[in-house]
Amino acid sequence: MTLGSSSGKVAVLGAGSWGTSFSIVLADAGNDVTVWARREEVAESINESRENVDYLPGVELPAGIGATHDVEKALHGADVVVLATPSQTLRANLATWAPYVEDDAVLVSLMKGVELGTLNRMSEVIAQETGAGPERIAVISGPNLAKEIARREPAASVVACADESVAKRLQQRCHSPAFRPYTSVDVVGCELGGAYKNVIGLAVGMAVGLGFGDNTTASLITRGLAETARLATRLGANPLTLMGLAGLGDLVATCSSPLSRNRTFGEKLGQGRTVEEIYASTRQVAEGAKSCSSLRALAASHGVDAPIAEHVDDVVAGRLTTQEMMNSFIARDTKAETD
Ligand SMILES: NC(=O)C1=CN([C@@H]2O[C@H](COP(=O)(O)OP(=O)(O)OC[C@H]3O[C@@H](n4cnc5c(N)ncnc54)[C@H](OP(=O)(O)O)[C@@H]3O)[C@@H](O)[C@H]2O)C=CC1
Ligand SMILES: O=C(CO)COP(=O)(O)O
Repeated sequence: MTLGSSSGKVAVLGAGSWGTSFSIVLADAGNDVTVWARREEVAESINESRENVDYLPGVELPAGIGATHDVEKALHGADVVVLATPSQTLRANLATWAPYVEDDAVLVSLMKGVELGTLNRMSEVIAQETGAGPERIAVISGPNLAKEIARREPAASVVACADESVAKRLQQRCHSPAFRPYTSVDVVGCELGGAYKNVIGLAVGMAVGLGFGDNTTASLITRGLAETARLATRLGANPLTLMGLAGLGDLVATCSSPLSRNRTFGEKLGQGRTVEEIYASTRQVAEGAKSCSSLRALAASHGVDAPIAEHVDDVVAGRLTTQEMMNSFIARDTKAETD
């Protein structure tokens, strides 16, 4: 099956906040979209009431979106397969789904995490589990808070694939009246920008929860970007990617917005809630709470200094309080800004 540039069938696997919101983008761009939902009642609700009541209540889904609980049905005839599950479940999901993916279909990751244990990025997990080559694996990442996208508020994003012609065709497939995608060939940079900003979002949330203001958050955002760029460029990313939508853009959106689950998770920690209480209070994923550990390990394995990932991981694991984290950031050995 060859990837078309105008329209076609797209399977979106995952009917959470972002899978559903991105389905709206795809439908608005003219695609025939089938969303796979893990729970049958979510698929039924989308088909019958045109609403995903659990994740996007009050948002009417366009006619171009259908839903199913049957993954084989979702994947049949799809030349684009969009993956929108939590990062830590992707490998197990693909083990079941891979046999039903059409030959030559392009697999697109919307996920912003790094796998625990293997320290693999999502594109690496996709390659390992499906056997797809880099020309069939893409990433879409940028400042794209799901609720704003669902309301069709204007936003830009990056479509990255090692094969630029594939990125260009995917760009056409998801260019809607409210969503402007740019192409890139820097898959590593886009993925690490997306995963790392969640960890920085947690740190910023903690600072906000402790009652600190804009100097603290701006300092964390800026040093967070430096930390992200240090690791990403060591792994081959283009530094300009980290200055772009999938780096700085997403970092700013996440760290500024009360809509961000990662920032909110951090804020609750800063207010004194426990990790267990926060997990129990929501069904939604805050990727940074897991990826802080994998990014810390990834940075350590490449000899890269990653103080924010280390401290956030220590807080999430209960080894530090949020106030101790902030004190420790300031007390670290002094150095030049550009080191
Ligand atoms: N929300 C956002 O604004 C954005 C999110 N992202 C990224 O997209 C990815 C998905 O996030 P998002 O949609 O927001 O997450 P949500 O928490 O909103 O939804 C998660 C979805 O994954 C499903 N799911 C949970 N566990 C499993 C499993 N074991 N196997 C298969 N499916 C499972 C859930 O199903 P169920 O309802 O049955 O539990 C639900 O449909 C994340 O990596 C996130 O970082 C990227 C950009 C924007
Ligand atoms: O990735 C996002 C915005 O681009 C969503 O961030 P959260 O997962 O923190 O809600």
